[in-house]
Amino acid sequence: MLSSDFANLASEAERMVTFGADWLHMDIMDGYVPDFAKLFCCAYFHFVPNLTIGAPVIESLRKHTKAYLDCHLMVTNPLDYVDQLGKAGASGFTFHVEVSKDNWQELVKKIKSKGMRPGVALNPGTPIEEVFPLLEGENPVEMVLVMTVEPGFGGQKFMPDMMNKVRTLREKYPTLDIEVDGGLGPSTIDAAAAAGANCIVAGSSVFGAPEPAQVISLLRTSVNKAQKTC
Ligand SMILES: O=C(CO)[C@H](O)[C@H](O)COP(=O)(O)O
Ligand SMILES: [Fe+2]
Repeated sequence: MLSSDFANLASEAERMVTFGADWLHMDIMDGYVPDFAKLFCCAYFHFVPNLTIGAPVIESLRKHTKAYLDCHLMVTNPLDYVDQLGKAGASGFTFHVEVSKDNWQELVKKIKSKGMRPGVALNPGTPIEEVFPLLEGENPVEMVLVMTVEPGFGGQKFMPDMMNKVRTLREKYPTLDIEVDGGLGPSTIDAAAAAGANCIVAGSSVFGAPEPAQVISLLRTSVNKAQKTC
């Protein structure tokens, strides 16, 4: 939904569901503070250089749609957002591993206790091995989101090298939900589907298309075909 008209979010959401989207991907970002400020006070460290929406917008949107709201938290302190987003009606809560190494267990428990589905995301520069511990044990995450662009903005170019991470994950976890996020569209979907991704985030390629329904259908067909052949 990052590529939607935010002033008409409810009708944009309805349009996408009518066009065939299974989930609505909601990018929650916390704004950016320059490097020099981080040196002086780490409390001002934010995750991405962009500011989007938060729980109040999710709450408003929830009143207009029953769709699965797949929230991608690009924030420094995801734990601070669990209560608010649970109350707001979020369905999935995906936090970044880079900022959750010390408290992911507490985070996963809390996300589940608020009725949301926990997922973990990783940036292009983060090795895939860093999410393995979150997929083991009593309280594993239920989805891994592999960033295929640097987080922060829609409309960037897909990074094909990230498909190695998807392949590694798919081999190790055959039934895991693997989401790819960034630069997905008709020209990149086959690589992602062949690597084993089954949840596809597509912003600019769908919203920018003359026939969004055709793009959504093409993405789905590619994933279904790849799943049948593996
Ligand atoms: O998390 C994101 C950016 O940080 C977005 O979900 C992602 O970039 C989707 O947009 P597009 O399909 O236009 O690349
Ligand atoms: Fe995202």
